[in-house]
Amino acid sequence: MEKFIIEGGYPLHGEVTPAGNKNAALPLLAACLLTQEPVILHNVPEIKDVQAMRSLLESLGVEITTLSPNTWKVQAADVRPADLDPDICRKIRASILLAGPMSARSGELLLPPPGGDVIGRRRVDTHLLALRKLGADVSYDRSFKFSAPRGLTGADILMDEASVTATENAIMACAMAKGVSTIRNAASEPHIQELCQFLNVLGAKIDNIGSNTLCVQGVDRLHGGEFTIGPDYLEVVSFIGAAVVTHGSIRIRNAGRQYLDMIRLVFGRLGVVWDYDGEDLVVPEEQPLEIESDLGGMIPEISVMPWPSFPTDLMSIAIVVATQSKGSILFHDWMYPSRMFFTDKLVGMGAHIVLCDPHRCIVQGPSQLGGEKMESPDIRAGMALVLAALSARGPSTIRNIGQIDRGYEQVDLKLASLGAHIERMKE
Ligand SMILES: CC(=O)N[C@H]1[C@@H](OP(=O)(O)OP(=O)(O)OC[C@H]2O[C@@H](n3ccc(=O)[nH]c3=O)[C@H](O)[C@@H]2O)O[C@H](CO)[C@@H](O)[C@@H]1O
Ligand SMILES: C=C(OP(=O)(O)O)C(=O)O
Repeated sequence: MEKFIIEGGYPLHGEVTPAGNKNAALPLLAACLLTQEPVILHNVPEIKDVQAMRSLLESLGVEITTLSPNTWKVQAADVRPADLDPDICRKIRASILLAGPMSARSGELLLPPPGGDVIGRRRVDTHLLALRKLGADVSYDRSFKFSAPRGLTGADILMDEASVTATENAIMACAMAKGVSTIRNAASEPHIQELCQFLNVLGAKIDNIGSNTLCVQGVDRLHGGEFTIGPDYLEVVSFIGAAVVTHGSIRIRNAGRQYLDMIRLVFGRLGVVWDYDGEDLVVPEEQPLEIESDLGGMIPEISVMPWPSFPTDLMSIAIVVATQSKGSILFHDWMYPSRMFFTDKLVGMGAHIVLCDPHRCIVQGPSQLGGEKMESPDIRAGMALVLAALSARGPSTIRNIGQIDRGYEQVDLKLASLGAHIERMKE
């Protein structure tokens, strides 16, 4: 086990480059199961979740070679529906992403339950709905058994919720099902768009990318190809947050600005601004952070929604930024029942937050935070605590940082290169 020791109060300055999007890398790696030919992936983030996905793929017979840092060659020439390690499956939510491509490619898979962030119940029902609609048999007895010995047949799939990973599973399965499929009430997050673009590079026929109705013409086979994973917008916004709460100014190179419109609008409500310089994003220094009231001086609300609205994975970061903004604001995350419990740690640091119920909290800022001893409960709350510690007076300790390493590549080294006083230590 490792921990971060952070001495707060040092403004961040300098340049940083985000890693590839974790939530794109995971489905793209799973999608490599759909072709026997080699695939070259660039900008693969070297993070724990991606390593876990790599070992699951390797146990299915996929050959993966690191060609250079962040560039992998992946070849699924021979795939076998081997037993998967339940502990690794339990580590990541994305292990469920093996179901779609393995049902299409080998017609069978025994999959122990997936895991991932412990932020509330994680449904798999929509995944099962989609794969059953395409003709797969699915049963559950401590593991999921997917079976489609005669292959999958295209269908009209109406997802019962716009689930991100279920949409990804459906897309991968439809790409090689017989005939045409439509996926309605599809999610459309940047990683889903990238998965579609990637599959099309391999020869899939997916239309209406980015919409909530995807049309997929199944093909008999996919070929190899090369693809660069886009920048992780969650990391980009985490760095924006770190810069503003320390009153610093940073440049984020190749920040993926096409994905930031709604996030910019919502962070604007907290008084956060940034500029673009080509593909770079520039956070100006000493922002006068002030919460923008709704018309008539009403207390504003930030709530999460599926894309293109405000992503749930940025809620914790936004809450920490609000503790440094003047005014009051309500946060509402209806998606996950345990996302907001970390706010008690911020209260312990001196933040003025009322947790109204598991889904809502009111933040009144600004508050001078003080250093604390804390534990990272999940990946995004963990990063949010890092931000809080960077803005606090005095030293903080954050334990259980393996949670943060699940999704952020060398976050301590990147922050230290910007002037943060952060150290990784063994427990
Ligand atoms: C590996 C990966 O990509 N993980 C992401 C993925 O998880 P994941 O795909 O597991 O998340 P889902 O989109 O399935 O759902 C998230 C939560 O919202 C609920 N829900 C979702 C849509 C909807 O229309 N109605 C509804 O109630 C679900 O029941 C669930 O509780 O998407 C989540 C939502 O953006 C992100 O937090 C995760 O980081
Ligand atoms: C919730 C997250 O991850 P996962 O779905 O992989 O648990 C996340 O990336 O914030």
